[in-house]
Amino acid sequence: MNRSEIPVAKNKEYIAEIVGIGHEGEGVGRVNGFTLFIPGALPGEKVLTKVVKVKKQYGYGKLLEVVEQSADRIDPLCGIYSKCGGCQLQHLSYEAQLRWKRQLVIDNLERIGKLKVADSEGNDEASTEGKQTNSPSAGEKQTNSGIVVYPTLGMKDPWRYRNKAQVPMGEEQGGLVGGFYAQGSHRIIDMDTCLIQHERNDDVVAKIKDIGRRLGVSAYNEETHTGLLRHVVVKVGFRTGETMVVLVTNGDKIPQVDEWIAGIRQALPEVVSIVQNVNRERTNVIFGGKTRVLWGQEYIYDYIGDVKFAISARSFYQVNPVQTEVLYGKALEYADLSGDEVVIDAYCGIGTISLFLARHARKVHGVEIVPEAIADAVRNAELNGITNVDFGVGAAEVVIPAWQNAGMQADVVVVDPPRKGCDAALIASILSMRPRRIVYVSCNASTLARDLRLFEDGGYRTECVQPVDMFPHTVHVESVILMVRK
Ligand SMILES: C[S@@+](CC[C@H](N)C(=O)[O-])C[C@H]1O[C@@H](n2cnc3c(N)ncnc32)[C@H](O)[C@@H]1O
Repeated sequence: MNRSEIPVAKNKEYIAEIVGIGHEGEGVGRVNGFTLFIPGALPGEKVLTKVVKVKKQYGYGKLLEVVEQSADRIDPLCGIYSKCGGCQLQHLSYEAQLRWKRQLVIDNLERIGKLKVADSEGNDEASTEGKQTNSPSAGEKQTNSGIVVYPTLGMKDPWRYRNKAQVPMGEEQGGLVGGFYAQGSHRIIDMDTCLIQHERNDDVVAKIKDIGRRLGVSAYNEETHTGLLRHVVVKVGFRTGETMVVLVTNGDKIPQVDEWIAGIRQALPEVVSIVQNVNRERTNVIFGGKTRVLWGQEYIYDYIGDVKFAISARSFYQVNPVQTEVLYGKALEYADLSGDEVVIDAYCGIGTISLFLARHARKVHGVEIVPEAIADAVRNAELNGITNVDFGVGAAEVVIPAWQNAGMQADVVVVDPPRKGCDAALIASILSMRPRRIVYVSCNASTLARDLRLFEDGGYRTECVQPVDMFPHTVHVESVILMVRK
């Protein structure tokens, strides 16, 4: 579009029709065919907007007034929703969030993957029960009319679902504050409660702030690179109740460390582990290289299904344990294991899926690029007495072809890649291995669609797609996909 053809101008006001939701949860609006991204607007609405930025193909608008309101609009529950940025969809009803997440997956499958999606939704209506009733063996998968994309499996109670808080600390006149960064800046705004966090995490952070204020602890200042406390990280085991506090400090020495420990133990008896992580770098990365236990256990423990996991200060663990069980339950169901299969779990992290599947398979081989994650995976296998798993460290696209060259065959391959999706070399290797089933766990619908196209062209049929809501009120969409050899 030439500049002269752009039908909107900066600082002018327009009525926009909202036709979709963008990657950041903003409304996607149209003004005379021109696209404006308008935070806070919802599909189906007409809004009055002021244009704040114009580019060649699109622009950005500020929401001034909702002229025609969507039936799905609700009042956000959280008082700081518009300032915080941690959630993007609280102004959309939960039912509508689930519908939107399913539709996003469908749009990507059709547009990027050039895949045909069935009109049918499978057997269920959109589920907020977390129930697993829409099994592919229960009927409507692999219809001739296309892939069945089931209604998103949501949470019965989509609040207080996170087991980990990472709170940046700052200072105001009254002392230590902790919460979130004001939008567009690194100024820290104090926060008492985060409605997607476990209540325990709010309580721990509040009490740590109290103790810090009492002891006169300084907060880290990014600009001057001075001050001590950078972040407070809290992890809670939903099943066990065990809680870990990690104090991330700009320096080795914590003055009055014994008072710190005594204060935390007295105020928070459920804390079983107090850890210090030292980060002296000028960086946005939360953790530094050095970690030591100040008091108590090195790990807290939690369960996914009947598998027990040891969680250290630095180890990765899914943040929504309730929905993780739903997600992995689907992966297990789609893997359709009888106990005799060899399974490969590519991108296995700390081995969560591998261990979840191992009790139902003959052998599971996990591969992951981060050596520390594999050390956790090995430890967790031992913790559970699971002996039919082994783990390889390295890039899946290198390790799996090497396994294959050494004669390994898999009946089922599970992939759970990062947002960029599977490496093409890995897909080629899986295709030549010809497993009976491939189960794809995806956190990015667009790279998923790209990869499914390659699997389809390589001889696999996508049977069904199950979106699972791991992160209510945010724009993140997770899905589990079953592919079978044609
Ligand atoms: C979405 S996570 C999945 C983790 C695990 N399956 C789980 O559910 O906790 C993706 C994992 O892939 C790992 N990873 C990234 N690139 C990789 C590669 N080329 N080969 C193997 N693992 C990789 C990351 O370190 C991360 O642990």
